[in-house]
Amino acid sequence: MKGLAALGGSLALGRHAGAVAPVTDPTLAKFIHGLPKSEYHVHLEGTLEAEMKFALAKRNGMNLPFADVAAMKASYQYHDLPSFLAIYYDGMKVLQKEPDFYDLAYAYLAKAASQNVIYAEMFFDPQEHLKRGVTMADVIGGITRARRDAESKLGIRSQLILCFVRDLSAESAMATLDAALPFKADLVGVGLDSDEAGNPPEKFREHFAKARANGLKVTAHCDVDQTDTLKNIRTVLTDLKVDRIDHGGNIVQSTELVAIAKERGIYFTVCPTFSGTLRRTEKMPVDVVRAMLDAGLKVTISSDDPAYMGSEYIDGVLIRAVDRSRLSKAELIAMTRYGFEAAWLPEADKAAMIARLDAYVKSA
Ligand code: HPA
Ligand SMILES: [Zn+2]
Repeated sequence: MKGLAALGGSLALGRHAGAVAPVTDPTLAKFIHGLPKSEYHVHLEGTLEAEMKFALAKRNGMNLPFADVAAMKASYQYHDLPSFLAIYYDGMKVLQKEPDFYDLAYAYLAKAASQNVIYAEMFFDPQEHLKRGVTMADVIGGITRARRDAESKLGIRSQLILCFVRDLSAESAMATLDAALPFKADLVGVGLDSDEAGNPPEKFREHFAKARANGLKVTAHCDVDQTDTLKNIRTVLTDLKVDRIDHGGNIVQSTELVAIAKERGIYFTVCPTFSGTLRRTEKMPVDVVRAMLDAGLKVTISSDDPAYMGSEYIDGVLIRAVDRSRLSKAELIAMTRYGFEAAWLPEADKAAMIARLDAYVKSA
């Protein structure tokens, strides 16, 4: 059991393997900070910092089994997706009422805005909250109120993606979609997260079709090194025809699937902290971002579940990615541009954000 240490361990392994350059220079770090950025793969519940967990528990009259923030953070020990998910789902139980969801979303948006994220599409896992008796109106209502406030006060624009928790039943996912559709104006899409083992994407065929019929976009997690990973990537690409893929790093093991993704112009939301290295079927670890860029794929970078990953938000994730994936400045800029192209927004809005990026690059 290594948890965060395991992530540190995998990063260190990359370093020892000679895969990374020395620590990024401060000028580049400053450039990264100033870049107008977007983020597409961030789970709001994964931004629930230990400090906020204590505050919400107090507000909701709950006792947490940790003496303090340090003890709670020390308990974030995981070594794979299921062991991470157990901690992540347990942690979100403090989210009970509309203001809790407001505080969660506003805190993430404020943090992102402070690092010059100008646009974010954020995941949330309503099934986990409905299970505890929270209403969809409180979940979506709190987040939406925070999105509006953050846009007007901080200038960060955002949209919301409802994730189906894929290891819960198909019926539960459909009931959740039905409960969310009255709020569809506050959603931009649906996604698929949680444990992929035994929960292939086709389990959600009808859910995706219904979401699309209601004007929503569709994306799906294809976490790295999962059982049947290439089969599942093929299904989402060629059968379910998702609009985007979250993670998806194993695609580099199939030239055929890479060609299909390029032909379809698919954008990938990669989170180097969690899914940055292929190991299971490789003799040597493969750096996902490097391999995907070398294959000509459209990679964007996100922070995933920063509260459980050393509280590293997008600036830190990008700085680390430069080092571990040997990114040139041109590649960094290209990925930032992909980030705006990938937005589920009208073309004119994307063009305006790309113009902001171009102006910054010119002036920096
Ligand atoms: O990266 C992830 N993968 C699958 N499920 C998740 N739930 C939160 N983060 C993740
Ligand atoms: Zn994720």
